Amino acid sequence: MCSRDCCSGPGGSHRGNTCTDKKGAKSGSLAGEKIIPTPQSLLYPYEVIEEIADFITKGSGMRPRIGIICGSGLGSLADMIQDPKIFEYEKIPNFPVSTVEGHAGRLVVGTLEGATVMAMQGRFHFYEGYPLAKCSMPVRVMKLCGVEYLFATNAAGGINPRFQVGDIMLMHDHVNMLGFAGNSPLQGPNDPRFGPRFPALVNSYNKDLINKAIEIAKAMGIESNIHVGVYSCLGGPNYETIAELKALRMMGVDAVGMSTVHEVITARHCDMKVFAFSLITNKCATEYSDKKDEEANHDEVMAVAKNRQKACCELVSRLIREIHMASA
Ligand SMILES: O=P(O)(O)O[C@H]1O[C@H](CO)[C@@H](O)[C@H]1O
Ligand SMILES: Nc1nc2[nH]cnc2c(=O)[nH]1
Repeated sequence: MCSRDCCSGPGGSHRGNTCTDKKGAKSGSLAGEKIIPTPQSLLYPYEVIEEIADFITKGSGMRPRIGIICGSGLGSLADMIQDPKIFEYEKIPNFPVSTVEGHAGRLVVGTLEGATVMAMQGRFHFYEGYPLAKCSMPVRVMKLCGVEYLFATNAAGGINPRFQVGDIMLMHDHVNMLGFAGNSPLQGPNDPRFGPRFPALVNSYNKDLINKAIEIAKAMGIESNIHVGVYSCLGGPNYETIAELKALRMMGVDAVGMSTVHEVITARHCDMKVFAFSLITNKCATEYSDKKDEEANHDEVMAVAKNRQKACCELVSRLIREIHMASA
């Protein structure tokens, strides 16, 4: 792994003055001893994204219309896909590898409820050592594959005291804590073939899709487990302190995690329609207490996700059916 600031994360290395990723792609350079960091937006130029997208569309014989990102423990969303063509991340040129438990590390392309879809069974997180542009690079690949709708899902801690473990929060907005700290997947020179220099993010979460999801939840009889709220992404991998959770609550955050926001920014930048939800896998303590069971842990996150996968799968498949029927 490249330990310097110029490289693209796990698998990177230096050859002479050149920094390479695990497949040997150049991702930065050194000038003598001085490191010139590569701006995030240049880690994956348009042509490289195009190559990856070609690999997937030619390999699957499909141009998927809907992209799904499976959150921690929610890989079963991709298991619903019919006639799947599976691409292990290791075998996709210039693709990162998944390093987190509950993220299998494969791309599944096929059909779901009649719609052509591609799903990431495993996403990339900032805390794995990947820059944000690398974490959200697959969203641009989706775009060039033909994807119009991004479905991003995640496991998150519930800060809103009304939220219970197992509830689903439809995201209608976010607070980008990594952005507050000056980090963005769009940092660096802008390529207008993807989108504008200064993308607006109000109305990022498609209201029609949120309303349709609420109707579907009613039809499923789970409306009491459905909320609409604000998600915030922190860098992780540590979970939050009580003081941080109190601060997030004061800012209007309902659920917290370590993903999704940079994917949504990348998707909106290239004008994709976004639907996103958080499965609440743990309740976040916002008061000091000695109770050990209030500490978040990844085993619990995975176990709750497994228990609730049926409801999440039904919600996603029914919403995809609606989108497909509306355009048929
Ligand atoms: O956001 P996803 O990938 O669902 O996973 C969430 O769960 C993990 C922590 O348990 C973190 O990776 C956090 O972001
Ligand atoms: N940051 C964060 N991520 C999570 N993912 C699942 N639960 C949590 C949590 O409580 N905090």
